[in-house]
Order: sequence, then structure tokens, then C-alpha cells
Amino acid sequence: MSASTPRLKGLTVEEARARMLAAVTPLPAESIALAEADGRVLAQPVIAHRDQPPFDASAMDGWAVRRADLAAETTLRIVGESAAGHGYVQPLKAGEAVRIFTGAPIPAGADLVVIQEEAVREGETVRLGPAGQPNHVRPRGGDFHTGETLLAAGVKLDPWRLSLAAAAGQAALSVARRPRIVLLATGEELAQPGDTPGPFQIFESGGVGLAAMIRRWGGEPHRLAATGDDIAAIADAVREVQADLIVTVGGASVGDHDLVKPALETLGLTLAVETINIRPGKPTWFGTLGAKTPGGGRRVLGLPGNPASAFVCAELFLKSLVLAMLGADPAPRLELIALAQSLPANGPREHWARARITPGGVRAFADQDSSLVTVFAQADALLRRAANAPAAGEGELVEILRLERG
Ligand SMILES: Nc1nc2c(c(=O)[nH]1)N[C@H]1C(S)=C(S)[C@@H](COP(=O)(O)OP(=O)(O)OC[C@H]3O[C@@H](n4cnc5c(N)ncnc54)[C@H](O)[C@@H]3O)O[C@H]1N2
Ligand code: MOO
Repeated sequence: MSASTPRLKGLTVEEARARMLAAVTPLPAESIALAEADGRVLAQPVIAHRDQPPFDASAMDGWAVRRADLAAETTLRIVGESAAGHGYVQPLKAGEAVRIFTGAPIPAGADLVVIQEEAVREGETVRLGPAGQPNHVRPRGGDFHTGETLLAAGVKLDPWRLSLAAAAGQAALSVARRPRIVLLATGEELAQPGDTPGPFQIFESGGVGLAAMIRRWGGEPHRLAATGDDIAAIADAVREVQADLIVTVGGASVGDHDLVKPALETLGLTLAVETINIRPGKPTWFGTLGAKTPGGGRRVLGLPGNPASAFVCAELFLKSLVLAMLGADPAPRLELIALAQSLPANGPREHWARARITPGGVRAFADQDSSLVTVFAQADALLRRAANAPAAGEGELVEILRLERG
């Protein structure tokens, strides 16, 4: 291999992800109504154009007064009312009190709100205790100030953040366009759920899960009809596809019937990743179709057919690609957690074990075969073991990637 030819096989997880991310850029922005923006990623920051609260406001129902008026016990003349949405407009003079409610503006001249439980109303006057009691005034701008960045570009919107954007008065938000991701499952053995499988067929289970993952991560999945293990059929299925990313499932390995790469070679496939030093998911690959044509070509991620291999590599690579196209941080968020068991030394491939988080720490499932959909359905984390990691004892901290489970 010459120095200028990059190594394509046995890449580390980080190397492979970096190669993939180098091939994608954030998608253009679009403006959408605030109420439609849950789950979308901001393309432009949300900036405050007003202070919140926009005036000094009462935090309690009580009495707005002048602190200087308060002695050991004071009786003040009630001159009016300030309710939420309706202020008391005259400045407060010495010896006066204004009845005030939560959220209402503090009248000019007042600098103290006394909670009503600490006061006794006597007709047109109110009797208050000594000064020095807690002040129930929320200062203007106490939540945010004009000009402040409330939500940065790249932030994913959720119910709390939508509410913040609403509090800033935003009716529409600039968000990244959803990446259109086309999924193609391949394999003679695949029957669709609902169809009658042949004697040596299994139901296709990868596509529906991957499409749901893509949707949750902010992409727009489109599933093609599965093809058999046939070079011409696979090439025909992909030839006219318009997508920000094409994801194939199965046919990634080295068997005589693993034909996805040979099929896409007929469409000008240039590989950036050929295999990854990972378990499960070693045959995962990434490349570009017709890269030498103007526009850079269409990107393709090849996932292995084993469901756990496909799903682990979707979590580790496909999710990063989706986030990068959305302009969000693509790095998986790993956490440290104690082992609830001891683990033997790891082999030469970086292992992402399906695991469960228990009150005593994280525990890997005993059977890590990559075909097991039952195990994946119960896992709530992936436990990372570095290539050749030594044996680990119970209580030792390990890295996990938490899965979004209900
Ligand atoms: N001689 C070698 N054999 C294999 C190697 C190797 O390095 N040398 N790698 C193994 C590893 S690791 C994996 S992972 C698999 C992945 O192979 P493929 O991507 O080519 O996947 P298939 O052969 O098409 O399928 C594997 C397995 O998964 C089932 N499958 C496929 N697609 C789906 C789907 N959409 N839904 C549900 N199940 C699916 C398929 O029936 C197979 O059982 O290769 C090893 N072999
Ligand atoms: O990498 Mo394969 O995914 O070990 O089964």
C-alpha cells in the first residue's frame, strides 16, 4: 500500500466515524412554525429580543409597599391593585400600599412585596409586620435579558426548549432540513412481516427498526422494497435513488451471496471504510457513489444483516451521520458506570455488548450473538470494551452508551 492510499480495513470506531463525518455537511435550513418544531435541530440560535420578565414582577399574592415605610408595625393606606396583565400606574407614595398578585408588575416607588399571610387587612388599610421580611419581587430580566442567546444553533428542540423559545416570543424557528435517508434491505431469505415465509426464510426485522431510529434522530426514512442477493437487482434499486444518505442492510460480508458492494461498484462506489474493528458490526462499510461526478456523489452506509450488528452500528455511526447533517454534535454521549459483574479480558475487536442498567450497575447479557433480536429488545445500554481490554472486576467503572428506551 502506498503512503497516499488510506487504509480501509480494520479501522477503529473513531477512525471510521471520522471518515464518514468527513463526507457529510449540515443540510440547508428551513423555517417552521414553533408548534411543529419538537425534535428538530436549530439552524440559527434563538436570541432574546425582550427581557423576561419584562418588568419587576411580584412572585406572590400580597402587598406592594415601600420598605422605608416599614417600622416594627405599620399601617398603610390601600390605594389600588396590580394584577397580572394590569398594572397600578401611579407611583406609590409614602404610607401607601397596593394589593398585588403573582405575576403582576411592581408599581413605581414600591420595592417590597409582603406575602398576604404576613399582613392583616382592615378595611381601607393594611397592617404589616416589621421590615426585614423576605422580598417577593422577581427582578426585570431575572430569567433572561435582551440580546442573550437562549438556545444555540445545533440544539435539538424538546418540550422545555420549545417553551423557552415561546417565552422569547418566537412564532417560527430556523431548523435544519431533515436528512432524507433511503433504506434497502437485501437477502433471498427475507420475507416481510404479514407475508407467508418460505421454508428457509425469516422475517425482515432490521428495516422497520432502523427507520424508526432514523425518525427519532431527526431524519426522514424511506424504505425500498427488499431485494434478493442479485447484483443487477441491487444496482437497479439504488440507481435512481435521491437521498442525503443511502443505508443498505445485509450482504456486507465476504460470502458468495454478499453482493451489495459489488453491485454498487457498478454505480461507481468509492469506499472510505471497508471494515471496522468492532464487535458486532465488523463488515460495516461506508462509501460514495459516483464521487467523481459534480456534487460529490451519494453517500452510502452499509450495515451488516445481523440485527444486533446493524443496530449497534446504527447507534455508533448512522446516528452520528444524521446528527452531523442536522448540524448537531455527532459524538456519542458515553457515560461512566460501575460494573455489576466481573468481565473477562476482551478480544482484539472493540466490543459493544448489549447490556442492562440495574440498581447495582451495568450488566452485559450472557449471550452476545449478533443475531439475537430478543436480547437487543431488552437492552438499555451498550457497554464498551476496548480492543484487548484486560479483565474487569465488579464495581470497576466502564463506558456505556445509553439507549433511548421507554
Ligand atoms: N467468513 C466470514 N463470514 C462472516 C464474516 C467474516 O468476517 N468472515 N463476518 C460475519 C459477521 S461479523 C457478520 S455481522 C455477518 C454479516 O454479514 P452480512 O452483512 O453479509 O449479512 P447477511 O449475510 O446478509 O446476513 C447476516 C444474518 O442476518 C440476517 N439478516 C440479514 N438481513 C436481515 C434483515 N433485514 N432483517 C433480519 N435479519 C436479517 C440474515 O438472515 C443472516 O442470518 O457475516 C458474518 N459472516
Ligand atoms: O460483527 Mo458480526 O456483527 O460480529 O456478528
